[in-house]
Amino acid sequence: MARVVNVDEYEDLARVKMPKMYYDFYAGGAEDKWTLRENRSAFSRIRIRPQVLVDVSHTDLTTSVLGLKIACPIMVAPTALHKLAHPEGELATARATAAANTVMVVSTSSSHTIEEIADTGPGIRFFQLYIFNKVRAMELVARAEKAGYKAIVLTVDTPILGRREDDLRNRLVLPPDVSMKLIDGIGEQHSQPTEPGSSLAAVASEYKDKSITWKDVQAFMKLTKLPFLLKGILTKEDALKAIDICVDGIIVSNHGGRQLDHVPATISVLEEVAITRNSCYVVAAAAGRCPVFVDGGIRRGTDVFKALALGASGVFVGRPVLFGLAIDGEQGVKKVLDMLKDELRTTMVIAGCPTLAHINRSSVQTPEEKPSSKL
Ligand SMILES: Cc1cc2nc3c(=O)[nH]c(=O)nc-3n(C[C@H](O)[C@H](O)[C@H](O)COP(=O)(O)O)c2cc1C
Ligand SMILES: CCCCCCC(=O)C(=O)O
Repeated sequence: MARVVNVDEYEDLARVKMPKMYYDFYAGGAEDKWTLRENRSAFSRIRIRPQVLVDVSHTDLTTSVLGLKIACPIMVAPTALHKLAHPEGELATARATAAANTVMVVSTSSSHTIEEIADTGPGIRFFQLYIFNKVRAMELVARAEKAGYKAIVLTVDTPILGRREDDLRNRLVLPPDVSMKLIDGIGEQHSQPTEPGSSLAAVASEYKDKSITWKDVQAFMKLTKLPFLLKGILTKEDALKAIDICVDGIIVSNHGGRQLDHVPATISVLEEVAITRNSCYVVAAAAGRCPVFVDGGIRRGTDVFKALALGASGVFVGRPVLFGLAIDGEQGVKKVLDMLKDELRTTMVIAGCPTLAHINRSSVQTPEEKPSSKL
């Protein structure tokens, strides 16, 4: 196993090991990648306010998500095509995530089926839904439910794919032994890219249902008994609409900077969204029943701590899992999750927070807050 001490080192190794076309697909972002970079830099502008002389001899990182107990509030975001990283693809990720006792969100663009991933053994899995067409989407929801998945995560920021110029330049195309098993048959004629182009962007643009509105989401929610989360909310207005239709959770996400460039970093809008849980005009509707999660640029335990302090009930990580998988397979994914968890524990101990409940709004200072010193 590679001797790495933080998750970024897995990315450095993956950049060298992976074919450039697939490394670029994983690492890339939309257009000038401003949002991609901002997802990281916004974390660095938030400061931690430690409390000293607190008894931190025992720590507890466990938490519950939708009533399911997990080892810590760090979960695996849905990402496409794990087989581009490793021959065992999502099967390895599923085993590692289960071993870490946390949630894996399985993507509609997976390179293994819903059932193959479920067959890896027990584990808490959510299913991420892209609606190519409504009939196919309903079938996928029913399959996920039957296979024991615990929630549906509808991604709402992707009517088409963002303009990822690395993929256009590379003319992204999948190798013959890798496909998106759950949407097989859709857009097979795009297995070779047009010139210049990305075959994935072409399929999404031609076949994704771009007419989906809040009304359709409401209808979809009625088709499943599973909790229903929306992923890709970035504004308070949309958070309120989500709460109005009684979703079970919101994931503040800009798709890892891959969709619309120049949307804000997720950590900088989290409070605007999370705060809707508590603000007086929505509290009755939300009634503590709508946890808010965040993803985007989380690479350190300190990032997780900051997100929790700003109101997140948990975080999701995307690329670090893919890069751990690319270098060390199942063990690499486990190591990524373990390193982030260990860093979160270290942060909590030194910041005087023995449990997650000790992390609160005064644990951090954002750039908007007046610094107590100009030093
Ligand atoms: C290679 C790649 C593929 C992705 N595929 C999906 C997907 O199929 N469905 C989805 O909802 N989000 C997808 N995402 C977005 C992630 O779920 C998540 O929002 C993002 O990666 C979080 O940012 P991070 O990578 O900085 O942790 C993908 C992201 C990457 C990097
Ligand atoms: C034709 C399906 C496209 C899958 C794209 C996966 C994704 O969301 C990404 O960010 O990449």
